[in-house]
Amino acid sequence: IAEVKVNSMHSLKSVLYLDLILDVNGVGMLYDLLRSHWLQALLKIYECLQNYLGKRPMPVTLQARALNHEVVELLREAPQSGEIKELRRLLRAPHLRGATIKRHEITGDITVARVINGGLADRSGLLYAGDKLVEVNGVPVEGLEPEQVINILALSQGTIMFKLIPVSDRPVSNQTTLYVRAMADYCPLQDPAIPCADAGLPFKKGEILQIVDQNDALWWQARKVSDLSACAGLIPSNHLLKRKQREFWWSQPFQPHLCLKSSMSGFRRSMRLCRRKSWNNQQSCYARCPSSCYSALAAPYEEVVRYQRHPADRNRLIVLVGPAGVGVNELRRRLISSNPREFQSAVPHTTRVQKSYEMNGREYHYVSKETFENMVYSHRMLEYGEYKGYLYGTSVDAVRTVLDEGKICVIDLEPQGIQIARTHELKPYIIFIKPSSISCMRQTRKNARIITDYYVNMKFKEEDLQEMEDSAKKMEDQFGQFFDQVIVNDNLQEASAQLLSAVHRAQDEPQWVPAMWICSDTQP
Ligand SMILES: Nc1ncnc2c1ncn2[C@@H]1O[C@H](COP(=O)(O)OP(=O)(O)OP(=O)(O)O)[C@@H](O)[C@H]1O
Repeated sequence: IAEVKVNSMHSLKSVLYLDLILDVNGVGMLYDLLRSHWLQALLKIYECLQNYLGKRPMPVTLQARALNHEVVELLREAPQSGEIKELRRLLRAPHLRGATIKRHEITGDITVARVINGGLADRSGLLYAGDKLVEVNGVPVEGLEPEQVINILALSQGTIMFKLIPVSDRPVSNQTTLYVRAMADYCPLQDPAIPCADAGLPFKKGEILQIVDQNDALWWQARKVSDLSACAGLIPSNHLLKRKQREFWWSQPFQPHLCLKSSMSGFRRSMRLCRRKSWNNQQSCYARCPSSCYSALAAPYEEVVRYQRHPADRNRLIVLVGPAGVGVNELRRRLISSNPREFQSAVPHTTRVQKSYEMNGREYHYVSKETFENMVYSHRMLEYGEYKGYLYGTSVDAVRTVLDEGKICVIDLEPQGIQIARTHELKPYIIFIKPSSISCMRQTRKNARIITDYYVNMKFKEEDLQEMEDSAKKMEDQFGQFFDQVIVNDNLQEASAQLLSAVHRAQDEPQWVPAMWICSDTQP
């Protein structure tokens, strides 16, 4: 394969494609072979290596790191045999990630700053944080900068010999493993403060991390639960990440309309319109939804535990979130009508007058303005708003009524309401309904109808689809850390089936939930 020139492969494929159309014998098999992921990956790796050899880059480490990263990504597409898995593991944890070193400001000594949990140095049991480095492969390191020592290591091949003076008090490990949900994104390559970007662990909000070392007040060691076989990487400690978030937040220009424009959702039209009106009238982030916008400044990690609902326990509340028109109500309606004895919505409260054909507790709970406001002040409303002078809202009591009947309560909320619903009692499972691409929606939403501020049952226009996409992106950016599940609503039948199985999974399978919901009976 190494002899094959990549460019000529591409032209060969084009020729074969023509032959394939003409149905020449055996060409189909060859065409499929050349199109296969593993061969493509192999060729790309070969191309990378040629490029790398041609450039003979300096310094070697940076280029090697980029190549390493590229190859790991390519191997992701290759068939997952045992060897490929091992190769990916090794490439993601090369020997340089086994430990980090630092230079003592006064003495100039090079010492081991930390040993990376699960890395080669750790597994060898020979290196400890605080050990003083004297020689690497026979080269004295006295007077050198850490980068120079790293270059010696990078250029070394085979066995690496360290001469070192062990730290006098080798630390006894008494770490307890902690699991957290990342509430913010982190990219070590964009963090100038990280002691060693190579050893950093990038993560996205919502990912669950296993924290294995908190010895350093600033830099912890962690791995992702989705890949516990990988060696640990450095992440900013709770305290440090909070400081970074705060600095970043203050450095941003003031944006009074940063909040999401609200959508309507809920089965009753007034309730939907009231939400839209209420949220569209928002003046600024600070005035109306500090909980959501300031959440970036709240704890950057949330401690989580694995929770499996006991069959005798109440069901978990199911919350659907999504941009206006994405199909939250359609999916909710389909789910409930698939088995009304199992699923039910919460009946909203309103201050408007009951109509002759309505029944208290069926369409709405009809209450006085005073009662409604009391419910708001005593935090018994998950969300509420005003429409044509009347108040509308979904209460915790209404949700509790459904749960007490042993049913699964399915509601939809504005994302701003997620944090209010996240309580020990309701243990909500949050499902984000995401729009498919605009080109797909053009096809699937041909006969669909939306409710806008001024019209009911309007056909979707191009700008509605664009707004849906923009709004979904903003929701994911601001609230993605709270989503337990994301369902793309492309094909309605498929999305409904996915919703049904997600709802059952939430009730019957172990899930990561905030530790606070489980460890304390008194916490919210
Ligand atoms: N996957 C889909 N394919 C085709 N049509 C869909 C799909 N999902 C939803 N629809 C249709 O799109 C329209 C809007 O859906 P729905 O009323 O559920 O939106 P929503 O998310 O609840 O937003 P809003 O609260 O603003 O109405 C409805 O006509 C619905 O039947």
